[in-house]
Amino acid sequence: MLLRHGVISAFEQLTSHSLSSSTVIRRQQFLVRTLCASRTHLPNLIRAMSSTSEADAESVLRTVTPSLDPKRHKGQAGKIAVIGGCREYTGAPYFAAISALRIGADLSHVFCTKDAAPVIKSYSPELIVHPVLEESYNISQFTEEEKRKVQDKVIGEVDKWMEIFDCLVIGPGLGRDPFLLECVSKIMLLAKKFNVPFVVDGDGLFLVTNSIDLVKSYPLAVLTPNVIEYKRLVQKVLNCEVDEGKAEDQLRSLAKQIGGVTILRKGKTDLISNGEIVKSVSIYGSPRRCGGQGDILSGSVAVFLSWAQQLKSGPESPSESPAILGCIAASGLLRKAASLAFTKHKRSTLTSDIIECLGESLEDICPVS
Ligand SMILES: NC(=O)C1=CN([C@@H]2O[C@H](COP(=O)(O)OP(=O)(O)OC[C@H]3O[C@@H](n4cnc5c(N)ncnc54)[C@H](O)[C@@H]3O)[C@@H](O)[C@H]2O)[C@@H](O)CC1
Ligand SMILES: Nc1ncnc2c1ncn2[C@@H]1O[C@H](COP(=O)(O)OP(=O)(O)OP(=O)(O)O)[C@@H](O)[C@H]1O
Ligand SMILES: [Mg+2]
Repeated sequence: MLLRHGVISAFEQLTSHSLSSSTVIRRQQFLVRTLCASRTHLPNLIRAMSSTSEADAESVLRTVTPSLDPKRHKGQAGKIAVIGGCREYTGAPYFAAISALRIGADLSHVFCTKDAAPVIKSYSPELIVHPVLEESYNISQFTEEEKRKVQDKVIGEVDKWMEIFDCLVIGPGLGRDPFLLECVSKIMLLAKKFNVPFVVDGDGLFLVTNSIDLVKSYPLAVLTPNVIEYKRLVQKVLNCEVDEGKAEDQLRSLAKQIGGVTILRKGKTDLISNGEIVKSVSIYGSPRRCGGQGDILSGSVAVFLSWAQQLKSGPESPSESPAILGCIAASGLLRKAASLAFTKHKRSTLTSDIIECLGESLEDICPVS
């Protein structure tokens, strides 16, 4: 009986996905053949057969992008904050923050170190830059008590603003200074206290991989690891190596093990899971692998997640979570913008060229009426 239900449910899952009929038939034949060969491995088989479905990223983009209603006031289309930017890296937080504005957010803040702030401000007058983070080298002579006071001051500066943010992006160009990362741990706790969603990327993932409890079971956390960051997460959390043969199942297990956070695994195909479903986005894309594309993505996830959250309270609330929708929309848009930029600039395509194409790409999918 159980066996029959399992088979029926596997067939139902197969046919519910938007696969071509020949693919469905091939998979059904495979299912029957494998069932006959070994009846004892049914649960594994069903899991393997319920393969990842390609998300309809353009449709998600149309669903979550709000109309430009003259009745809406400044801030309603999103207030984003990037926590990142240090002596070494000023580009990454800039890319994330400016991408948020280019997609349509109203306000974009950056909380960075004192050294990075004037540089980031000079890139753009559009960004609101807070020079509040401290690195160890500035306080090396301080006593423990003085260091604690500095930390309290940093947290106080962020606390003043936290309530207004729709989403944070934690990590682009943050660096790995231990004192700074300790402050950022506290900023994550603060965000959770105010129920502010956050996207963790770059060095934020370095922090989280070593302190998983910072994000564990927080449903509003999104992790956006690249190849190396994903490898470190898998090793730490699942205690094994990345297995490309079981990419979807492994991603699902990882997200589940971290208490149902949403993970966007970046790569040739982007894979997204919250421990339950797995979606892929493989449309468009570019062969150029210039640094900074992940930063565009993290800023974009923040905006689309905020927009998707607004839908939650409306009459047509989508069934998928805002985090999943935000990841699908951001991945689809970045890949389209990267493809467009590559058409124009070929081998010389830079991250700033892709940012230039964000507006045109979104307009193409979801025109302003
Ligand atoms: N202009 C900027 O300021 C930029 C700063 N960035 C920041 O730089 C910091 C470090 O980020 P990284 O991503 O370099 O750190 P990681 O420690 O994650 O990556 C380290 C190494 O992995 C390699 N790598 C990347 N993708 C790979 C792949 N598919 N296969 C094999 N090796 C691969 C890279 O070449 C790099 O040497 C972060 O804070 C990040 O946000 C980056 O976002 C890029 C742009
Ligand atoms: N091999 C690939 N082929 C095509 N597209 C890719 C490939 N790898 C990544 N991408 C696209 O680029 C986006 C950014 O991923 P990437 O791996 O470059 O992030 P990252 O290393 O964190 O970038 P950053 O330099 O900003 O830190 C992904 O969402 C994906 O859509
Ligand atoms: Mg990155």
